[in-house]
Amino acid sequence: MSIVSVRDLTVQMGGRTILRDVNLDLRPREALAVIGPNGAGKSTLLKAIMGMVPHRGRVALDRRPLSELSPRQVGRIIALVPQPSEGRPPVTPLELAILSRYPWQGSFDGVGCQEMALIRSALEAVDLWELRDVPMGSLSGGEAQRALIAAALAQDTRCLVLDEPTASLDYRHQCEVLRLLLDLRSRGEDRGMIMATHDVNLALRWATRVVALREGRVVLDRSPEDLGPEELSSVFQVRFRRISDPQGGCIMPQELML
Ligand SMILES: Nc1ncnc2c1ncn2[C@@H]1O[C@H](COP(=O)(O)OP(=O)(O)OP(=O)(O)O)[C@@H](O)[C@H]1O
Repeated sequence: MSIVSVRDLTVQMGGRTILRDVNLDLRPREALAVIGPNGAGKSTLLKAIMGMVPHRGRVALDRRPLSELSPRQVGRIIALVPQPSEGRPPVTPLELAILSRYPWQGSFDGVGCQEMALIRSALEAVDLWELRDVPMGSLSGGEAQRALIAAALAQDTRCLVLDEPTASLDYRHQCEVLRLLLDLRSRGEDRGMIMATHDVNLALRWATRVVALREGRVVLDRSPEDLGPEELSSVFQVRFRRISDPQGGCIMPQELML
């Protein structure tokens, strides 16, 4: 059963068609990477799935039409990890994780022992428990990214949506976030994850499926093993090459090679 089902999704904004007839399914245990050039519609697709932009077509979460779900119900199924560059809320990682419990709380509920245990395990999963009381504004980029992931984990949803989780991170922090995402993927829980990224090697390393958008359309939907330089060249309109090494390999635009 799909956690997220998108059928004939079309989004128009500012008099332009941003997404056209997009079809997509996310099943439990799938890690779906959405790649594509600037302006292809990746973030808009994530927003449409979260019910944050008006659209035509059908989006269903856990088989229930998005249009019939309240924001609180959506928040029980799907959690968004935004880019830290979109602004840091004036709270600590602990407070952010507590706030993320909102979809599950009644009007007069405080945070009980069970919820606190969940919040603690989310902060520990991203190795941020020690920094739980440091204001978000004082954290490094990697720490802030991990705090956003912890808040999404504390929300305890079946689906995580990540918008460019490694953008603006240095290499060490990119590796940290990749390790965390690989760990989440391999835990064998029934969670599904969708990540928009510019980093094709991150997509190939982490995803169980890769979808490419170009000018608002899905131009490719396949497993990472079936994606090579030729396919990426046609998506990004630059020539890609594969670099192989006994330790592994990667795919790079030829013009960026030394
Ligand atoms: N609110 C809006 N009104 C009008 N146009 C918009 C709006 N939001 C996004 N767009 C346009 O939609 C297109 C797709 O934007 P989107 O941010 O989804 O692309 P993206 O693939 O995530 O791009 P990038 O890789 O640069 O982040 C862009 O041309 C953008 O200018």
